[in-house]
Amino acid sequence: MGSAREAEGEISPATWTPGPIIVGAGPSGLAAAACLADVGIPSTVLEKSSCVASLWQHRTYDRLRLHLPKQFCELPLMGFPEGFPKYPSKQQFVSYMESYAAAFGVRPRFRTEVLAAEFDGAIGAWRVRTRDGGELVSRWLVVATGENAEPVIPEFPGMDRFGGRVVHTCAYKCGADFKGEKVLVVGCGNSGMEVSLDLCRHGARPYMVVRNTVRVLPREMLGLSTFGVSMALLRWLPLRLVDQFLCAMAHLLLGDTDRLGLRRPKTGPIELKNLTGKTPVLDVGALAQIKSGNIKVMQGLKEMTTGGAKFVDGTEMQFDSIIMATGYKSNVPSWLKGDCGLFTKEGMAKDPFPGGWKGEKGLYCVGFTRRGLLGASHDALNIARDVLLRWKEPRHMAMR
Ligand SMILES: NC(=O)C1=CN([C@@H]2O[C@H](COP(=O)(O)OP(=O)(O)OC[C@H]3O[C@@H](n4cnc5c(N)ncnc54)[C@H](OP(=O)(O)O)[C@@H]3O)[C@@H](O)[C@H]2O)C=CC1
Ligand SMILES: O=C(O)C(=O)Cc1c[nH]c2ccccc12
Repeated sequence: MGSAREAEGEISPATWTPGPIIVGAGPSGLAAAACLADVGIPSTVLEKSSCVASLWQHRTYDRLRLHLPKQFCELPLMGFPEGFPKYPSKQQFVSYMESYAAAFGVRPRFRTEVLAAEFDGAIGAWRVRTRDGGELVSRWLVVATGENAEPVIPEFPGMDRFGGRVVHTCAYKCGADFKGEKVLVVGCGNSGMEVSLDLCRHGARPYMVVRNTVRVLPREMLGLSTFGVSMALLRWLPLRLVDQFLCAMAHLLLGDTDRLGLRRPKTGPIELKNLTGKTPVLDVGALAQIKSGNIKVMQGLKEMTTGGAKFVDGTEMQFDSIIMATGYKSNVPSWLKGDCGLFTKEGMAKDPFPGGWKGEKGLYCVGFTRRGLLGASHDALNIARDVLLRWKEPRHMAMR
């Protein structure tokens, strides 16, 4: 259709969409669309993959569970179904996403990848070009592609020489695929820790690279979630004091992690999260496996060899596979054109945002607040409120 016309040298006309264009049908995009629908505003959700919450569906491992209690991960206007456990599984979370979209009549346009979105000052609106050759135009653009859109795969010397498998955690499903293998896990964030634990449980032998400091907290303290306790304390106490409390409790419940090769940062967990975006590791069992020697901690990785890896301390070791638990990044810089002042050059939302969570020119972002799904809910409600206020504003338009 579009491409045939282009082949004839014809430019396909832009389609005006009355409501906001939302890029991404993950939890944040769905939340924004639902909040808009709730105040009677239509929206167009564009999604590159063929399903909602595609990262949850296709780029996570089988055993994944939320590690924050469900009340902190609910989307606005419709909570988790009755009977879900405190820490819902991946399958439960995905089914919640599907029923959430259905409940608000959100029907994303799947297989529609946004190649470029740019504000056109002449018409006072956003032009959004998609891979299928289409162009949509709207007064509002909502960026909901998230902080984890693409895997980060660093280059190591000798990487192409290594004869075994190299997989990023986004393609890791289950430790059974590595049964009996000696596996190097590069990175010790929540992914590195949980994948190492999963490998252990399936009879693989994980070696986890820890190049830096890492803050490990227990998932719960005396039956209460560490996250919930932190949020509650922050209402009454200064951040530094809450951080001190968390560090003391972690020490009490987990012991001295430095002795295990997990050196603790000087900065407290919440302050570090606010300063750098680095999330504390919530321990779901990996620490016990490190203590018992089933997960080995390795210092920095220097290079890969044909059969394994060399480390900064000079040791060399054979490995069957290498798993990159090296994190994720935003893809906003690849498609959002022009400096709109809302994002850093890495595509993360500036903190604090200029003028709060909303940008100029009808540009919004949802779920980039470093506060997980809790932040996304807040953003989505605010976006709907703001668009509603401006919905009837007259605007001079000169569509071509
Ligand atoms: N159950 C759950 O709810 C889970 C939630 N998550 C969440 O998903 C998000 C992503 O987590 P994750 O995938 O762990 O990513 P992170 O960015 O949190 O961690 C990446 C890790 O890789 C290390 N790393 C990066 N580059 C290199 C390198 N060149 N050499 C050695 N190490 C390197 C980092 O070390 P350094 O610190 O030195 O840079 C860090 O330890 C987080 O928000 C996390 O909380 C993840 C898993 C499970
Ligand atoms: O997992 C996430 O996304 C988090 O943000 C976890 C987190 C942020 N700050 C905290 C303080 C105490 C415990 C968990 C967290």
